[in-house]
Amino acid sequence: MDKNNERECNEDLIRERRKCNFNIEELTNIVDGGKARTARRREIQRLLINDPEFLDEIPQDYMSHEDRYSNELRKSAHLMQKLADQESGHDIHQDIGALTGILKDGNPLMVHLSMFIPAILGQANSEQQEKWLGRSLRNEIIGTYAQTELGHGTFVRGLETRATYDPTVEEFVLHTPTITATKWWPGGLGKTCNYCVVMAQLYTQGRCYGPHPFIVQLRDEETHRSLPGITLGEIGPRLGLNSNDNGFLKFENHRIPRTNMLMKHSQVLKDGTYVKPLHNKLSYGTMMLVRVGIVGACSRSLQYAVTIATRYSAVRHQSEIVPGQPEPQILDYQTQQYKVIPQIASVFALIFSARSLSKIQSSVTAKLKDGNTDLLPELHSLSSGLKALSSSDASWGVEVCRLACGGHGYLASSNLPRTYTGTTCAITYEGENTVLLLQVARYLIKSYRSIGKETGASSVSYLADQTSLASSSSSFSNKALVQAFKLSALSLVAEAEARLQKLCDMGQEFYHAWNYCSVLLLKCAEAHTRYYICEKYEQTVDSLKASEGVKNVLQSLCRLYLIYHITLTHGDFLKCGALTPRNIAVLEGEMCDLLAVLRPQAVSIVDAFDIPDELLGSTLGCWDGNVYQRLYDEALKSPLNKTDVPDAYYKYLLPLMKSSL
Ligand SMILES: CCCCCCCC/C=C\CCCCCCCCCCCCC/C=C/C(=O)SCCNC(=O)CCNC(=O)[C@H](O)C(C)(C)COP(=O)(O)OP(=O)(O)OC[C@H]1O[C@@H](n2cnc3c(N)ncnc32)[C@H](O)[C@@H]1OP(=O)(O)O
Ligand SMILES: Cc1cc2nc3c(=O)[nH]c(=O)nc-3n(C[C@H](O)[C@H](O)[C@H](O)COP(=O)(O)OP(=O)(O)OC[C@H]3O[C@@H](n4cnc5c(N)ncnc54)[C@H](O)[C@@H]3O)c2cc1C
Repeated sequence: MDKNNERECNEDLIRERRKCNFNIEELTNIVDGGKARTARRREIQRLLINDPEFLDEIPQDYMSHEDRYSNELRKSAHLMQKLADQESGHDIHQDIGALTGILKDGNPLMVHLSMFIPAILGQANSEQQEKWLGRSLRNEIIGTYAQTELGHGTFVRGLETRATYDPTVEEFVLHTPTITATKWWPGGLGKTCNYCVVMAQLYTQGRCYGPHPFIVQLRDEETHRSLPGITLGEIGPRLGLNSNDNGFLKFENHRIPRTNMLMKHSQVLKDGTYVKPLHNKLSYGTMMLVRVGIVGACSRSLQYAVTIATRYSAVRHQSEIVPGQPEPQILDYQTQQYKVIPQIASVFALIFSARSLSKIQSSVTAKLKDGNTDLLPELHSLSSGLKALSSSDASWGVEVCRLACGGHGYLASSNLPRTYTGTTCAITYEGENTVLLLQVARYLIKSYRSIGKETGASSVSYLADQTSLASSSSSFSNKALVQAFKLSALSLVAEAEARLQKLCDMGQEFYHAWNYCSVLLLKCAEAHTRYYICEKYEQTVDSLKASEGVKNVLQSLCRLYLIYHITLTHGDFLKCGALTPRNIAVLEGEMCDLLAVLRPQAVSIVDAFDIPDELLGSTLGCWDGNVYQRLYDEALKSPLNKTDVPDAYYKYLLPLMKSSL
């Protein structure tokens, strides 16, 4: 689609784009993280879009379960080949955003890239990396990350798969003792992978040392048949991601060499002596890494959904605002603006906090190299909180965008259903959200109780600021609103701690008191993480060196985000006195003003996300707004439309209709 050719474009969209009062390319660069990143993303996307190998012969929704898998594996393999053929400087971590949309509905190599390789990098010592890293980067071996079992996902300490060390032959014996110990879920495990990283309970010298990672060959490298002692399969259809082969795995006393235990952090020596790690949660490092990545991935899903919903809302006309006047664009309804525009604001919130988290991760990783694990709990808490809020915000945001598109949003061809199923899975995987938020709460309560002791953990330093509890601000600057979030979080933590203490003082064991307060604890964790996101949003926009137009748009979006979230949880702000009922009423009014200010810019802002039509894959969201023709053309692809009268009519309907004669 030639974006300069207005003649091919829907007139409403032309008018919307003429209202733009900021530099779109500049905003695109901010979204990508710099001009060079924009250029690189576009280069990769051009490479993919212009390659016919990525086209589906028929829409995926009409394919059988096997064909979906096979078609996506074909494209994934082609993509890997293509990326490998690129000249130097290729870094998949930087480029993952560029790949969004090319592979649809999960892909069988995703966990190889996002977890198996990172697990080798983060958990294997240098000799082990020498043996497996190059081979996996070159895709000579394909792996997955097999942790979850039928009986346990969340409670990693409860895993049942055993790795028992046998010093006589220097081997580990991997065994699945019960049905509930069957590995269940790992992406690509069913049919694609020939290796995997298995998390299993380590037994040596008669003692259990908890879950540890082991690299295990699953299939023969020549025939791809599963090895003796190993049972593998696929777990069947899911809500979404059905092009992947999420699998199951059982071991029957399967032996692997001692050196297949990933030994960067802890070791088992030849004689079976266990050498413990610097920190006993270092073996959870792969999960932490992916949680950080998920925040950015969620912002991209939301970019797709808001692009579709905003463009469609500009093209769609329905009902009337002024009686008797032409039907307005649905984007003119304030309620529609309230659905769509806060989701646009949310995209930037997620982008900026993902960047901040990624920086913290890099500095913690650097410190770990020097043996310093002090900031690991801080990273665990932040990555858990942000993974949880980003996945739930994005999932809800995508769903709101689907609802904003009315009936057409329910069509597969809108690409909103698939965007939703591909996002909501992140609420569950890589740590179920409630569970992760309770980990954040644990950290908050612990930090609150150790006020006065220097921990160096900056995300919780505000908990020591008791004086702010007494003071509510009368100013409404963005900074002042962020302070209100801080006050609300601090007050919830103080309340939860006091409630916990009271129950303990009354004689309850701490763990029962904890469970009894866990709804409130969840709120603490959410409020704390929301405060973090709001603070990063405000600081990033405030310090941004940008043209006036771009800065104004981002200031308005940031302000909308702050006020939107205050109105959603206003009870917490009232309860702690951070805001008065009058303040809330004023802010609610201002939110409506902001919707009106941002409304004329909405299409241009989503244009700045710069998602090519071929990747957006939506009848409703295309650049040219030619929605109705596309919907009709897609409907014609239904196999039921190949004949006027389907066979099923003769088989079932005709006999029924004639039976009463
Ligand atoms: C062709 C393909 C193209 C694709 C391109 C892809 C390219 C990718 C490139 C790069 C990768 C980057 C990443 C990008 C990602 C973006 C996309 C994402 C797609 C990913 C696909 C994912 C598929 C899904 C995989 C999975 O789901 S794997 C399984 C995940 N499972 C879990 O997360 C389990 C959750 N449970 C736990 O983590 C733990 O059990 C627990 C809940 C934390 C509790 O642990 P426990 O040991 O019981 O601890 P406690 O007793 O509660 O606490 C003790 C103590 O420890 C602290 N703690 C806990 N965890 C940690 C930690 N990780 N670090 C530090 N500290 C920790 C805890 O706070 C306690 O501390 P205190 O005692 O001090 O309070
Ligand atoms: C699409 C998808 C892909 C996946 N890919 C992989 C993979 O590649 N590798 C892999 O190993 N795993 C994978 N998983 C598994 C995933 O990691 C687990 O499903 C996840 O960790 C949740 O565990 P669970 O299913 O046991 O849920 P459960 O823990 O049984 O959760 C059920 C309910 O119990 C609640 N609950 C559990 N514990 C607590 C608690 N302590 N406090 C309060 N409430 C609690 C939860 O909040 C939830 O409401 C995948 C899952 C999905 C959906």
